[in-house]
Amino acid sequence: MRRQTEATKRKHQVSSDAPPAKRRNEISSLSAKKASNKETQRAFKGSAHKTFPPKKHLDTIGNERQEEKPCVKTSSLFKNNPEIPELHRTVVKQAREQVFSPEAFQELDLHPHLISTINTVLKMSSMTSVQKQSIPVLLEGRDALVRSQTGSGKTLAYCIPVVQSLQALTSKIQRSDGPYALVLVPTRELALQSFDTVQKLLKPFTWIVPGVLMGGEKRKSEKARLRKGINILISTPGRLVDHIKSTKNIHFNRVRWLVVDEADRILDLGFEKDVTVILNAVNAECQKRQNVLLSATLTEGVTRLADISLHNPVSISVLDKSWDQPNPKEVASIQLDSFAIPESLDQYVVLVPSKLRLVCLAAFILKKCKFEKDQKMIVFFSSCELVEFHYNLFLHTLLCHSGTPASETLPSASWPLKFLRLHGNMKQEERTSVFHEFSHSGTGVLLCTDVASRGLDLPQVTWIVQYSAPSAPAEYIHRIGRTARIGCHGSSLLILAPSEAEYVNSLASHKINVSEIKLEGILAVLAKDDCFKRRQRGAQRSHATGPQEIRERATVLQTVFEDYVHSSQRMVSWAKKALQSFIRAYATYPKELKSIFHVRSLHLGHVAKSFGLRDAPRNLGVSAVRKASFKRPDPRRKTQRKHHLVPAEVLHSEHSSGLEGNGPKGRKQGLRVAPSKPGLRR
Ligand SMILES: Nc1ncnc2c1ncn2[C@@H]1O[C@H](COP(=O)(O)OP(=O)(O)OP(=O)(O)O)[C@@H](O)[C@H]1O
Repeated sequence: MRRQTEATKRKHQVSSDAPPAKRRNEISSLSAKKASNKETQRAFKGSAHKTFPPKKHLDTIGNERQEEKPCVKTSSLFKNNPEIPELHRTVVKQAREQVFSPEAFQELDLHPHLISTINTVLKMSSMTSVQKQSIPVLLEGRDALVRSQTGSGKTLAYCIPVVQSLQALTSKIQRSDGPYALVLVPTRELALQSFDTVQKLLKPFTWIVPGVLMGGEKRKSEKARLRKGINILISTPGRLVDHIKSTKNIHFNRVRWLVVDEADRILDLGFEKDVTVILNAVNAECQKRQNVLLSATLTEGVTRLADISLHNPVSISVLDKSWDQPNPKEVASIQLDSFAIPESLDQYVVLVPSKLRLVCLAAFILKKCKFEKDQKMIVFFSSCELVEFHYNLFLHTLLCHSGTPASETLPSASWPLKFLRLHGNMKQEERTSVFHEFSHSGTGVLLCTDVASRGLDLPQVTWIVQYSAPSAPAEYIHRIGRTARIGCHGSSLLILAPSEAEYVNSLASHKINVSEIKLEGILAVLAKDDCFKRRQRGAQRSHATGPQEIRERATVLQTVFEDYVHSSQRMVSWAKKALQSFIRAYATYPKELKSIFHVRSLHLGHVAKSFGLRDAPRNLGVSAVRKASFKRPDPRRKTQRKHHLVPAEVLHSEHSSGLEGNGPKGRKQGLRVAPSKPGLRR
């Protein structure tokens, strides 16, 4: 298949159906100036954009478009695409875990009020497997590394022992004592979510005060809360460091628990500096504590990155004993690089030529969320700019495509679409409100960065779409893990370019199985959607049927996107920025994936089309892109920061996805942390 992929790449590089640059620019600037048309002339043959005399436009994109304009013919979406290779994936046996255990919480030695809170407030009776294994070990006072699949109840696996142990302290906790437990999580939304769980568990134990610190909140009010006292402190690393440096009232001398949730992410190099400061501060004051590290993708290797002073830790992994490992001893080990995926999660992949990516994503959203009932979807993008661009584009094109009110245009068996977005460049208030809105909604499409990939428990999500492949298998697992939680059913779709087909085998090498679905199957939904029916001159209907009709409708959809993007200069430059951001992200795939994802294999003209751009922007020369993929920025040369395609800026964009890390990824080195007091390495 590799040879086939190489051939595909070569073909991909040379093929182009775009018109000569000069002419292309003339056309796009003309259409950009006269943006407010009412009908677009659509044609499906020929390879260049052509202008036609103005026609009355029946399809309105947004409300801004009132005037007539020369129509622009959309270049063929279905010609000169790279061949879609046959997927010859290796079928692997995935690691499995049993979610629930038969045991009830009553069987644990917990305070009766804690048990009744679990039963009545949280409405849970039996433990999950990870809870059954972790809670007794943690109640014994042991350090632990806990790994179990996404959505298997790891939050309660640490929260219950923390609450049980703190309420049982003989000298009753005072609020002013400050933190007894420190919980580190990578994102603000996860901090809020974990705080909510702790708060519920603490209902009967009102003297123990939980609190959350996270970026984006007012520092002053956080300082005031810290001054009054917080006993179970949940924080993102960056914000805690802020307070360690600037708030005198924060002391760690009573800390008994250090919990690091999503530990592989937090102990990763992105958080290097912050974690170092936190561990130094805690180690300097704290006499004896229990450390708990949790994640669905935890390996013992992560602890080597930080001197986290684990004392004889227990490794908890709930992998099925029946899982067919070549070496059965490995089943109990937490060093495996293959992680369990919920059994009720169906994973799919679709190979889509770049030109058709946007139409494919839109058709998939329509298929699931407009024509199927009760669907809730999360779509992952690789940067904040990409989320913003697609959010705005879909909001203006897929919701109110025709000038008539939505209810009149919707086919009878369809449901209204709702789009939300979440990324690190949003104001915290908005982030929190989106998080709550999506959590409580039964339907909707959330477009987001990896800010939503870890730990978030968003109920009833039915589909996860990855519009770009993640850079590590662990991230793939966390993203898809936002669905199929706690035994529920869910599905995921990974969208790859034909040149990226090999990624499926890379996933297989981590025991991840994906089944292929065909692009035609996704586009077929357009046959149902008369919003994208082709109209010819004089409002004649097209009589195409079957595949031809679907192609026509896909082209109409693409034209709707292109018309919107070219409706103003501002939109065009926004699309270009989004395209640039996509290329920057593409340039930062790790070394081991570079043979699959390399900027040189991108056909800029085709990729531009997936941003609704009729032409590849001139200032995004391939040579600049090539440089970006090879050169790391030299921090001493300020001028380099102006260069738009340096990977450092991509890392910034990942940072701004809301994950609070601020160091470059990729270097592997230990964190330099001052050891805890001699003889007290806990
Ligand atoms: N014993 C239980 N019975 C029923 N539901 C439970 C139980 N324990 C946890 N849950 C629910 O399961 C869902 C997932 O739990 P949680 O968020 O803790 O998973 P997780 O393992 O931390 O996932 P991730 O790896 O994605 O962070 C939550 O809605 C939680 O309320």
